[in-house]
Amino acid sequence: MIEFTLNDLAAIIEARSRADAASSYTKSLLDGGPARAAKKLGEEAVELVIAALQGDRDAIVSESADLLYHLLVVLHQSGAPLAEVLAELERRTAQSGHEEKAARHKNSP
Ligand SMILES: N=c1c2ncn([C@@H]3O[C@H](COP(=O)(O)OP(=O)(O)OP(=O)(O)O)[C@@H](O)[C@H]3O)c2ncn1[C@@H]1O[C@H](COP(=O)(O)O)[C@@H](O)[C@H]1O
Repeated sequence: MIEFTLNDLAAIIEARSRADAASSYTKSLLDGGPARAAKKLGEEAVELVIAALQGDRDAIVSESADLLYHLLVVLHQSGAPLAEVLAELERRTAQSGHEEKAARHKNSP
């Protein structure tokens, strides 16, 4: 079985950033500038929230895919590679979310 990962999708987005906007949704989104891509990301997030509130499992899967795709477009556009996000997530595995939050509150004035 071929395992498809977010790294594969990020590589597709990178390749499509050099495509013709007429043939590539990714390129047309990137050409729209950071505000358009960020707005689409926000829209997809809201659509996922609605699906989650409705408990619509199929919509949750579909909207999650839309959200992840648009997140990767925004990361590409921002010059913030997926590898850095994954490294940050990996760093966080060293402690629980409760511990991280407690440490943040202890250090804040
Ligand atoms: N995974 C995706 C993907 N997920 C969602 N979308 C697009 O994201 C858009 C979602 O926007 P909406 O649901 O709001 O629909 P819409 O009203 O048509 O969107 P807008 O006109 O408002 O932008 C749709 O046009 C979807 O086709 C995606 N477009 C591309 N990909 C991947 O990117 C690859 C390259 O695509 P192109 O750049 O188009 O060649 C594809 O082969 C896929 O692997």
